Amino acid sequence: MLESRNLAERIYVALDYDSLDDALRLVGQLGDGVRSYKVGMQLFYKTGPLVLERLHSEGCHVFLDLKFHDIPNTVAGAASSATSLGVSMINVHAAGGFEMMKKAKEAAAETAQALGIPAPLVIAVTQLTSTNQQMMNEQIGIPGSIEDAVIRYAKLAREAGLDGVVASGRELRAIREACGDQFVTVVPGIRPAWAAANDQKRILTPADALRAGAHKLVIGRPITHAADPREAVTRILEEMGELS
Ligand SMILES: O=c1ccn([C@@H]2O[C@H](COP(=O)(O)O)[C@@H](O)[C@H]2O)c(=O)[nH]1
Repeated sequence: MLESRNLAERIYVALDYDSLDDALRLVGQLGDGVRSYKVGMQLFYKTGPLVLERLHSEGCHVFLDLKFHDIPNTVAGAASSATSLGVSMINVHAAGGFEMMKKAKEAAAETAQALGIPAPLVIAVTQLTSTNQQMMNEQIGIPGSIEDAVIRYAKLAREAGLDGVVASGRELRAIREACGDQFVTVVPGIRPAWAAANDQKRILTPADALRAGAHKLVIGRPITHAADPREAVTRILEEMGELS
């Protein structure tokens, strides 16, 4: 049976704020209950590396979610710079292709080695969880099923040497079949039954995502917009614990 502490380690809380004070207030409120945070574009572009320094000084793990997507040389440089900030995980868009992903992974490993720090996991975003079938086919112009597209991206990421993917909980079984159990799956679009879906289209409850084999869950608004964020975490952990 997984202890609650271990379950908490499987959650990255998304700090989608535009102020360092707001982000750190939430971290303070959640206390030891949560030690892993995702810093995305909104907060990082406002605070720069300062937010990472503050989270690291609190002993937190950070997933720096900047979703690099550019030519291979540029993304390799970005991956190297992000690695030098000491984060645990970074990501790129799988749609950037094989060479871009391979160079990102290599750059992260080389920089980490040169600095004598642990290399971050480098993972690939497959199809955003805010996309549904119709949007992918008709707006973005990718034919076929979302699951097929996600599996194509996941296989390409694995061939490029990446550590895993970001995907919705709905594709996890197929990803495991295609890429194996060790290929890390990081799952946003997590919505407990009591939370609003907001702009997310491919959602799963925390318990269902774990049941489908998610390694890590990314949860933002169900916690950050809750009247009592700490209570929201407790409810989520209880739901997850009912599985074990
Ligand atoms: O496909 C993706 C990739 C990344 N995200 C990010 O996860 C969080 C989810 O926040 P919620 O408030 O729980 O919806 C957010 O920071 C996204 O940038 C994603 O949702 N889907």
